[in-house]
Formats: sequence, C-alpha cells, structure tokens
Amino acid sequence: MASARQFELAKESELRVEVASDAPLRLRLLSGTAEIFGTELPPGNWISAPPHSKIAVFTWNGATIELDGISEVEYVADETPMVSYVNVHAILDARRGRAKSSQASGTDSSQGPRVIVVGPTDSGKSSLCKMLLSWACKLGWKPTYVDLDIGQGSITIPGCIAATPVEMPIDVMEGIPLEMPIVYFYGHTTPSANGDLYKVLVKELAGTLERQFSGNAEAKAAGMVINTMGWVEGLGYELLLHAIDTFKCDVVLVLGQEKLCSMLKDVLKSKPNVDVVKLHKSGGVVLRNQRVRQKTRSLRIREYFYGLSNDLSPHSNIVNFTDISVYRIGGGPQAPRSALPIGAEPVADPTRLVAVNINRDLLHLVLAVSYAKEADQIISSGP
Ligand SMILES: Nc1ncnc2c1ncn2[C@@H]1O[C@H](COP(=O)(O)OP(=O)(O)OP(=O)(O)O)[C@@H](O)[C@H]1O
Repeated sequence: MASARQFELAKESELRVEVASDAPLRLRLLSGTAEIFGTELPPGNWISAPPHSKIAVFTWNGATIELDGISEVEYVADETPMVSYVNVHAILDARRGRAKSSQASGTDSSQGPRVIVVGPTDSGKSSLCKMLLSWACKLGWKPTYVDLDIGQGSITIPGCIAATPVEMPIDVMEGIPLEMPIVYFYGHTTPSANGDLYKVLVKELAGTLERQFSGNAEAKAAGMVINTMGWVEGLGYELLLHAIDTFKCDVVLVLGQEKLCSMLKDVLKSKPNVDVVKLHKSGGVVLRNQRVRQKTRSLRIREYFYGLSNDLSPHSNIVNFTDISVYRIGGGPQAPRSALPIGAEPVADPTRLVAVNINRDLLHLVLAVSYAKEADQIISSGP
C-alpha cells in the first residue's frame, strides 16, 4: 500500500489507519472537513502521522482524504460513537458557560465540569479525553488535562501522574502541549507496586490544582478532563473511587463496560451532583497486548529524552556521588519483626524514605530529580 490513494468519506464516518513502526505515512484533506481525535485537519497540507500510531480521521459532513506511504491497516467505518461523544461535549460546554456567568454574578457555582474518563484497558479513554479537550479549546476554553495513567500516560514519562492546561486543539503529531505541566513522580508503571503512595500523589496533584484554580477563574470555569488507568478491578477500582473523590469529579464517563458503570452508579448514588454516564467504545480502538504496551513505554521514555523526531539530545550533568542523595519511597518494613509485639505483622510504610546506596543497581533506571530542600518534602514537592 505504498502509492498515494484517496478515500471518499460519507458524513459521520471515519478512516481508521494503523501506522507501521518504521515506514512514514502522511495524509491530507483534499475536500470537505475532517478531524483527528477532535483536532481539525488543515485543508490541503500534508500531515505526517507518527510511527506506531493508530488514528481515526473522522468527518461530520463528508471529506476526501489522501494517504501516502505504508500503513499496516486502513479502512473506512461508518459506525462510530462520535455523536454521543459530541453530545457530552455540548453538555460540558453549557456547564462551563454557567460557571463563567456565575463568576460574573458572584454566586458560588463558578467551578466548571470536572470530568473523569474511566474504563478497561483499550476502551478509548485517552482518545475521548483528547476529543473533549480539543473541542473545548476550539470554543475558546482552556481546560486542564489530568493524566493519572502511570503506564500509558500522554503528558510525560511513564511512572508519573501529571496535569497541564490545554489551550489549543491537540496537535496530531506533537500530542499534549508540555509548556507548564505539573508532574508527580511515582516511579513504577503499576499502582500495585505502592497503592498508598499513588493515592498520596493523586491527593498532592489535586491540592495543587485546587490552589491554582482559586487564583485563575478562567481555568476554574473550563474545568478538568481526567484520564485514568485501565485497571478497573480490585485495587484499580478502589483507586478510581479515590480519584473521583479527591478531584471532586461531577461527571464520570464510563467507556464500554456495563458492570463498571452499574457499580459506579450504585456507589455514587449518594452523591446527587455526580453524573455517571455510560458511553460506547469505538470499534476502532486498537487492542494492545503487554508486549506492545512495554514497547510504547520504552518509546515514550526515548521520546522524553530525544524528542519525537530524535532531534533532541539529553543534557548531561556530572555530579559527585557525595553531592547527591538517592532515596526510594516506601521501602520495606518499618520495624524488624523482633521489635514488634508478638503476633504483629510488620507493615511497610508506603511513604517512608529509604536512602539507597549508589551502586551498579541504579544503572538504566529512571530517577526523578527533586527540588525539595529537605528529604521529607520530596513527595510533596514534585520532580
Ligand atoms: N476510532 C479509532 N480508530 C482507530 N484507532 C483508534 C480509534 N480510537 C482509538 N484508537 C487507537 O486505539 C488505541 C487505544 O486507544 P486509547 O489509548 O484511547 O485507549 P485507552 O482506553 O486510553 O487505553 P489504555 O487503557 O491503555 O490507557 C490508541 O492507539 C488509539 O489511537
């Protein structure tokens, strides 16, 4: 499939493309209007699709798209859940409008919607977040994107939770803008490594955003869009409830899982101001197995240090081992068994700092550099 080819898209249909890892693919809009996850394509200009990416070029009113280069999969689909997604956007827009006008009138409902998107892995959560953000930006709002997915996050390096204001529709090539992210380093790619630390960091991030909102009426009215992990059972479910509570979410969008939706409706029915809405998963969402996820993580780490097109080089700084201290957070049992009352089990303190010896075990690990002045401020100060 190497030569240039054209696709006529009928209204409300999409062209789904899976880009190969090593072969370039570009596309352009020849006529009509079309968007990729909420960001409109400029007419006529070639756009390079990032390697490995899986994209949908959707049109509301019909379009002709030209593809050039090699893809692994390409087909047109006319069944999509996009109308239900844009309806959600319209409701959020109205709520933002109400929040803004209540700021002008001085009443106390000036908080815009706080939307959390939940669902199993590969249900299209990140893609829906992108759409909601880009559509909001198109109407002039500057919503805050919060990414709690430590495994497949789209703001920064894996192992972190982060938030960033989004002021323009998300660039198809560049992804989420990174001028002002707030990042907390968790250091693992699964929350089960230290679930309590994960909760502490989520709380820190929510507190920081709360403080920012109190001084920024525009950001407050635009609200938040929160992306979550695909782990929705056991501890994963507990962490979702914790996030809904901590960020004071008022809209919970559940993608593609009846069971999760009814569980959340049930547990949140005591909170009448929280809407739980079930949305269909798009048939275009591509399933990624463990190997692909691992590969995507490695690519994200590479991209962090070397840039999207390999055009950056990491800045290296040489320091003496004696001038730095390295800590692990949440290290081992607090007290040896012998020091505990008979029958008591040693409990690991999830936020305890343990000094780590600098040796070869640290090779090829990603550590965060903390600006904390004192060791006990490391967790709350962010990297
Ligand atoms: N309509 C679509 N057509 C083609 N590809 C799509 C479509 N929707 C999503 N995708 C692709 O499917 C993959 C999975 O989607 P996405 O990242 O949104 O799911 P997710 O639920 O956030 O996954 P995770 O649980 O891993 O975070 C992504 O590569 C995305 O670009």
